[in-house]
Amino acid sequence: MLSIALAGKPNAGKSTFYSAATRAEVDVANYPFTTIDANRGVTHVRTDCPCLDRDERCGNDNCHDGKRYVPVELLDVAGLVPGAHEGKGLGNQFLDELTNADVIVNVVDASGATDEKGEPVEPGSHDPLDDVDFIESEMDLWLAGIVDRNWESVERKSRSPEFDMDEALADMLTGFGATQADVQAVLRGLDYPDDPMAWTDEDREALARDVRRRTKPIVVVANKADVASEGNVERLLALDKPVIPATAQGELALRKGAEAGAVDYDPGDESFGVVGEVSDAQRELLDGLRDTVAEYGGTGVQAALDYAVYDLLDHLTAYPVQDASKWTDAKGNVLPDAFLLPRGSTPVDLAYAVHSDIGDGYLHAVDARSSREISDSYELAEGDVVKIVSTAK
Ligand SMILES: Nc1nc2c(ncn2[C@@H]2O[C@H](COP(=O)(O)OP(=O)(O)OP(=O)(O)O)[C@@H](O)[C@H]2O)c(=O)[nH]1
Repeated sequence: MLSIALAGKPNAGKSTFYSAATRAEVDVANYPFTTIDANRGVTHVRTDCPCLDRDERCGNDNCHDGKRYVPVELLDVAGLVPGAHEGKGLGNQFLDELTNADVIVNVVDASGATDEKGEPVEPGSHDPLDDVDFIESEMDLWLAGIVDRNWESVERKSRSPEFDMDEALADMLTGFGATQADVQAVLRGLDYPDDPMAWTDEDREALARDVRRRTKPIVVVANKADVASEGNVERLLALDKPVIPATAQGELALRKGAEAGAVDYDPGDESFGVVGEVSDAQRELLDGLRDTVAEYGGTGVQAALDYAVYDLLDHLTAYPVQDASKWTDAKGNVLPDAFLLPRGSTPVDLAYAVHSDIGDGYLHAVDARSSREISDSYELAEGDVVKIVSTAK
């Protein structure tokens, strides 16, 4: 399962984001590890369900009237402070937890009411733009430290006649989620000495920075947009990087309200309605939230998760079925499964994602929309419904 990590300074709103995003308001019963431990859970990205192309909704637990929620893992990493890569505030341990993530959501407190350590300050007196850069540089410096510590082994390997720089660096960085292809792509963009002995600290830092950018892309969440000081959100949006204004607290309130039947809202909706009994205090909160939601086209929580997976990681959703005309599995469930795959994936990749042990049992695939056989090299598109024909029972 793809893994998204929340990073940010203390008090930025990571836990609120996590708790809003991982509530079991859509059925996650198929995934017994919903909460593996305190900071690892399952959330969902939202896409259009292929059942929208049919007369009837599919009725899948993860489909709300054509809004399909596809599970991904969410990690809530404890707050990072400047100097984390040197171990400040248990920073090394927390940075280490980011290793397992495919993509990072950097939760920034756009209110400007907490300093870089997350301590409350006069609202507007701290510039949230500083927090964007420090998380990135802590991650870069931390990886540079790992590269430094392991450099001797690269130097040792370089004495062998079979030495291959790509391979040696990929070996060192595989724990960080870097493949040999990643290392090759990064090295292509760098000017570096062939002999590892001749690498300078700057060479290693550049390597770490580019590998980090490639393997841990970041979307910034400008959280607490509901109480952000004048101009903060706009200045964050003007940065040359993806930034999504959000209110994690608002999302939490809406999901709780929806669970209680008081609010008509599905995660990622651009608006909400009050449909049940709410107290005066709740009504006031929801009225306040309405402005923020209207201004930013939603609470931003679902938007950030979707952006991380569909844009930054460039994934698509494919739906394997056994019956190509009814779009069902053997038990008659319509569109039972949704798989997230990197763009460029083929029906063969989908077959492996569904049956890791398929081996050479794959025969061919059928596009369930057209009922036509598709070639093994066909590049899947978002929302494809595919029947895999294999020798497997
Ligand atoms: N106004 C407003 N407050 C928020 C929002 N999100 C979180 N908060 C508040 O900000 C404070 C910190 O939120 P947390 O979710 O605990 O922050 P954290 O980043 O997990 O903090 P650490 O656990 O210390 O790393 C809490 O009082 C939240 O209620 C938001 O969108 N708007």
